[in-house]
Amino acid sequence: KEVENQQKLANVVILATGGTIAGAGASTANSATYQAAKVGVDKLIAGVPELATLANVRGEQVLQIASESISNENLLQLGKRVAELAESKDVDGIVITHGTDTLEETAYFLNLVEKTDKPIVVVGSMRPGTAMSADGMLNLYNAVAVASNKDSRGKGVLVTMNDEIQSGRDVSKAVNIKTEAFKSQWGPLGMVVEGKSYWFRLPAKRHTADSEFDIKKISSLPAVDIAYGYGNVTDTAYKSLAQNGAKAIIHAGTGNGSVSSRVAPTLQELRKQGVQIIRSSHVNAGGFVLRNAEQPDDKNDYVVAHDLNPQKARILAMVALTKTQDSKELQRIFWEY
Ligand SMILES: NC(=O)C[C@H](N)C(=O)O
Repeated sequence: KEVENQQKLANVVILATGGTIAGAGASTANSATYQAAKVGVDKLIAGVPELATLANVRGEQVLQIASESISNENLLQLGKRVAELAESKDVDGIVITHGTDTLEETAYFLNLVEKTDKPIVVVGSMRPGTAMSADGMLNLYNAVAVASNKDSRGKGVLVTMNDEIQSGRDVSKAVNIKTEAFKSQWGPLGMVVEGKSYWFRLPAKRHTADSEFDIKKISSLPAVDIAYGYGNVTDTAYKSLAQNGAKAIIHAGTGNGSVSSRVAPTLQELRKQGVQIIRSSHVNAGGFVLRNAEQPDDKNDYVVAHDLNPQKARILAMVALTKTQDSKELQRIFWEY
């Protein structure tokens, strides 16, 4: 009977990368002060025995770092391992445990480059497993539930935090400390409660199997950096980033990705030198940047990031630049993904 049950269950691989979900604090009262990336994947899995009722689960330790330290090389390494597993007929779904600081970047990266319909779920926690009311156990349980469910196929890379199923494209860490840290300006796709998924909407943008990008064809990512807009801003950061080799600069602008008169001439000059200028917005609840608003994008040959926040715009720009250097193509890609 047990063998029969195992055969019926989906096979889910948990790829661990570190973060607070693998964190440990000095006492149970340390919910916000602790060290991330301390606990190995086997211990994480052993900590939630109920996973065995959802799927045949096995773990792999891909990285063991706090996610603020993730590099482009780490992204490529993880992305390539996900692709190998997704191609295996013994794997039905993949869960990635990850720090929450850059979880939205990794989830969006995988959403762009993994050519598969199999569920890929990225999950983290806001409190270490050693804390009272730790959220990692339930988040991980929910992630495995979603990854083992056939209904999750073809919906792009997903994120399960705080009982919500979010699109990896849209979701962003909106607050810290609180367990309801992750939000999307377009709302969650669904809920996962006691291991059961409830879907309400689907992603409209191109992703995974329908993407023109393929991790297997990407061997390196170009330098793309972000500079912040604010009152009394100078052009120092923009110039310095370009001098240090940035192929594109994400302008994390105020409002509609607007550009200060102190910075505008420098951006025009950098564009003439070949640096792509991508205007995004750093407004808190989600930007919506349109072309040729206060900035003449057609004349200056800029790209706009539309609703992508600056850190997600950086991910898409890096991936897109592996295929094209043409600003019109880049803009098409920013509308479609
Ligand atoms: N909650 C967390 O996971 C935060 C941690 N700094 C990380 O991103 O690894």
